[in-house]
Amino acid sequence: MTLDDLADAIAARAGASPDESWTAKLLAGGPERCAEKFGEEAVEAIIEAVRGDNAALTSEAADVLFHLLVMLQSRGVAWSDVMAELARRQGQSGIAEKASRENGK
Ligand SMILES: N=c1c2ncn([C@@H]3O[C@H](COP(=O)(O)OP(=O)(O)OP(=O)(O)O)[C@@H](O)[C@H]3O)c2ncn1[C@@H]1O[C@H](COP(=O)(O)O)[C@@H](O)[C@H]1O
Repeated sequence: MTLDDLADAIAARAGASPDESWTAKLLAGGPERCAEKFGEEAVEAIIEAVRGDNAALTSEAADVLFHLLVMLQSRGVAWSDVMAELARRQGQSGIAEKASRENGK
């Protein structure tokens, strides 16, 4: 399973019944609900990272990635565009990238 596969699965479930699909249920709640759920999952991952429970962190990290993709779907942001942005940054130092973003403001 790749994140590309998961993004495709989420897009395919967007039109499903909210009674049958967690993805469809979340999307039916709108971008605010998707963002709220992503935030909850991120906080749960943070808690496990701080606690040092790697099994729980692994599970929460999977929830974070799934809910990130659902949030992007809710706003019509393509996963391929996020990957293209990461590719654009590849090979560039993080410090230089931050400076170029701040200069562009
Ligand atoms: N990867 C996931 C995935 N990860 C987490 N979840 C769901 O995300 C939900 C969030 O977990 P919580 O414990 O926070 O849920 P909860 O307590 O019921 O939520 P609240 O009522 O508290 O808001 C759970 O219902 C999980 O089942 C996922 N649901 C779906 N997928 C993928 O999406 C595909 C399509 O799923 P459906 O849309 O359900 O058909 C699946 O085949 C999977 O590949």
